[in-house]
Amino acid sequence: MTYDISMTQASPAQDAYIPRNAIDHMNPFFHKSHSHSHTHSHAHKEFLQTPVPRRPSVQIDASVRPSAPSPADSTLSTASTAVSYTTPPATPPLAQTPTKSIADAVAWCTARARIPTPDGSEYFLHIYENIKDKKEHLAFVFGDAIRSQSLDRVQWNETELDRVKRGAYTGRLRNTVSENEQAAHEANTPSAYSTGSDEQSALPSSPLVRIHSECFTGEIGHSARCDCGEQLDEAIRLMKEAGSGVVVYLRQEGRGIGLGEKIKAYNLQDLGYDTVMANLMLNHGADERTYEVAQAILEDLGLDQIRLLTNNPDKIEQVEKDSEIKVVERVPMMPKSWEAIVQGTEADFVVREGAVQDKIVKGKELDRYLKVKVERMRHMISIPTTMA
Ligand SMILES: Nc1nc2c(ncn2[C@@H]2O[C@H](COP(=O)(O)OP(=O)(O)OP(=O)(O)O)[C@@H](O)[C@H]2O)c(=O)[nH]1
Repeated sequence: MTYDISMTQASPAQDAYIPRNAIDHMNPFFHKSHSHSHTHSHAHKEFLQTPVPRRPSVQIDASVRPSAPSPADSTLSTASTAVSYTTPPATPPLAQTPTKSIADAVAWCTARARIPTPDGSEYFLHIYENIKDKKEHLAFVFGDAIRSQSLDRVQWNETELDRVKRGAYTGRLRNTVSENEQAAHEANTPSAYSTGSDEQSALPSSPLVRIHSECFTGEIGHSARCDCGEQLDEAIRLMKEAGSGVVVYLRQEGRGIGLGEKIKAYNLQDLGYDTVMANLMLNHGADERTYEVAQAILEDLGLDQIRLLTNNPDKIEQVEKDSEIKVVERVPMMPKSWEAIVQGTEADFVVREGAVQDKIVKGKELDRYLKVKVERMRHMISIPTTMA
C-alpha cells in the first residue's frame, strides 16, 4: 500500500493565494540572491504571474511510514509524521476575504506566535516580510479578532502541521505532545493542535493602533534622551486594557537613519545641536521614515478605521496617503514626566532606577528633545507653561 502526500487538485483559490515566500522556496528558477528591493519588484511581479510548476506526486511505501514520535525527539518526529498523512490536509476557511492579490502586496506575514507577558496577558507577535527592505517588521496583535489575511491564506501543499508552525491557527495550541501524542498527530485535524474554532470573531470597530519606530537606545538601552521606550510600554498597556489593538513596530531606527548614524547624531546633540540639526549635519533628512509597510500591515490585518496613538501629524498624513486607511481619531501620547508637571504631581513622579520594564523617563535632555519635536516637527503636545 502507498501513501500519496501530494494534493491531487489544488483549488483555484489555493492557486490564487500562494504567498510569495512559498513560491521563492519551491520554484527551481528562483535564485537565492533575489532581493525584495524596489528595483526588482517589477520583475518579481512578472515572475509571480508565471505558472508555478507542480511538485511531482511522491509515493511513499507503507513499510517506511514513520513510527510514533518519541517524547525526547518531539520536534523531529512530529515533522516526519506530517508527511505520512493519507488525505490532503484540512483547509480552514479564510478568516477574511483578501482585499489584494499576493502579487500586489507590499508586506505579508510569514509567522505568528503567542507571547505571554508577566501579568498573565498575552498577544500574538506577527513577523512581516516586505518588498521595500530586507528587515522583519513586526505587529503586536492584541485580541483574537484581528487576523492576518496573508498568514491565513492556504499555501500550496501544506499540511495542518505546516500551518500550525506558521501560526495560521485559531485559538490556542494544545500541548498534544504530552497529552496524547500519537492520536493527536495521526488525526491531523485542527482540533488536534488548537483549541480554536474556524469562526471569525467580529473585528473591533476602530481599534487602537500604534505605529512605532525602532529605538534601541530608548527601548533597550535605558536612554533618557527620548521617550520611545515609555511610549511603547504605554501603547501595550492601553491595548491590554482595551483587549484589542495593534502595535506596528517598524525597523526604522533613528527616524530611518539607522543606529550608527543616530549615535553620531547624539555626539552632535551633546555639542548643543538639536535632534533635527544633528540629522541634517550628517547629511540626512530630519525624518527619513516611510509608512508603506505600515499601511500594508494594517491592510493585511483588515484594519481600515483606526484610532492612532501619536503626536506626530506626519504619521497621520502618511498612513492615510493613497490608502483606504482612515485615522478616525488621534489618541495623544503625553510624555509621563510632562503629564506629572501639568497635573502637579511631579514630586510623586518616580523613575525606577535601572528599570528595564518600567521605562518612564525624565530629565533635561528629554525635555529638550520633546520641545524640539513640538517646535520644529509639528508634534501635537503642549509644552508645560513652566518650561515655555
Ligand atoms: N535621528 C534621531 N532619531 C531619534 C532620536 N531620538 C529618537 N529617535 C528615533 O525617533 C523615532 C521615534 O519614533 P516614534 O516612537 O515612532 O515617534 P514619533 O514619530 O516621534 O511620534 P509619536 O508617534 O508621537 O511618538 C525612533 O526611530 C527613534 O529611534 C534622535 O535624537 N535622533
